[in-house]
Amino acid sequence: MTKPPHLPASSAVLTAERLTKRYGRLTAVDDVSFDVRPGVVTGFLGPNGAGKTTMLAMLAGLVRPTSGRVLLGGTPLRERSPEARTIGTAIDSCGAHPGRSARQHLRILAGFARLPRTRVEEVLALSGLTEVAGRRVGTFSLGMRQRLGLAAALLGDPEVLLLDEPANGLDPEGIRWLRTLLRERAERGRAVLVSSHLLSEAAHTVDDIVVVRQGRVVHAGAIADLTPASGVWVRTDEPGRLAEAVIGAGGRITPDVTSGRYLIDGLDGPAVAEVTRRAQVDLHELTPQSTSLEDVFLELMGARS
Ligand SMILES: Nc1ncnc2c1ncn2[C@@H]1O[C@H](COP(=O)(O)OP(=O)(O)OP(=O)(O)O)[C@@H](O)[C@H]1O
Repeated sequence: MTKPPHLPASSAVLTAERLTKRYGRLTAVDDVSFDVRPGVVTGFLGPNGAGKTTMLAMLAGLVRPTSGRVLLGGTPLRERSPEARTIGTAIDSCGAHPGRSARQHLRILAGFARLPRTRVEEVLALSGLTEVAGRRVGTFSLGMRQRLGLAAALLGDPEVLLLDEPANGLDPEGIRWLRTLLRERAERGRAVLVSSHLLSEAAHTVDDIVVVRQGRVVHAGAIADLTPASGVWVRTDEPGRLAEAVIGAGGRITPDVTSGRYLIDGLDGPAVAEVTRRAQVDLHELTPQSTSLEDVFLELMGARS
């Protein structure tokens, strides 16, 4: 596994330190701190308008924070202007002139970044655009533009890749390709930060997540720790004996006044069935709680509070 240059293996490659961005009275990003680590795909998640694009633009050095700072390999970004080998960014549209071909666009960018033309052909191949490289960008579909934006971001084989909603406009095959590409970069020790408004999509790709809502971080950690609840709903006319049996078996029980049911956690469905059978508690219903990862996400978003 190739580690990116300049960095010890475990340190953060990019750090958001108390970043805030205000546009007049609107606070788009509000005191946000987190690390982007090498060898890891980090998902930056939140609904529309949560401040994801603004945050990525500050991390890329494209938007100046109102307060706070960005550290790149421990050094404030302002003092170390990012170049193509350090940070690769795909934010909003691919930014290419519609009259230019994809190849021409990438050659111009490679020229600015003093990268060899051979690299243009490499990123065209990596992005699955070789066959359409001579076509005018104005004729490209949204998915092809996304691929071109990604090709541009990859030009310098950067230590950090910052991508804003890269799956938008991609078909299922394109999404699979994107996942593989991001995973491979992480395996090569690069850092990837990718924004999305869909946890279900990101869940297949990312290791860590930072969830934002109205400009603030509401959750940060490993995606593996964001496990959906796994309780069991039951209905009975013998709540006292049910509680005794459940607690005796190491479970917890919570009444739901609205539905008249009881939520048991700490025991799975078969265990609840067994415990209540032994205690001779009659159940009128036994339903596993159906909470998906997306439900957990919606809860974090406050949509289900
Ligand atoms: N240049 C700007 N001037 C004024 N307000 C802005 C500017 N850029 C963003 N905003 C506002 O900041 C807030 C956050 O926007 P941002 O685009 O960062 O969110 P987002 O999470 O990327 O949303 P989306 O998924 O819809 O792109 C929004 O209310 C937006 O209108």
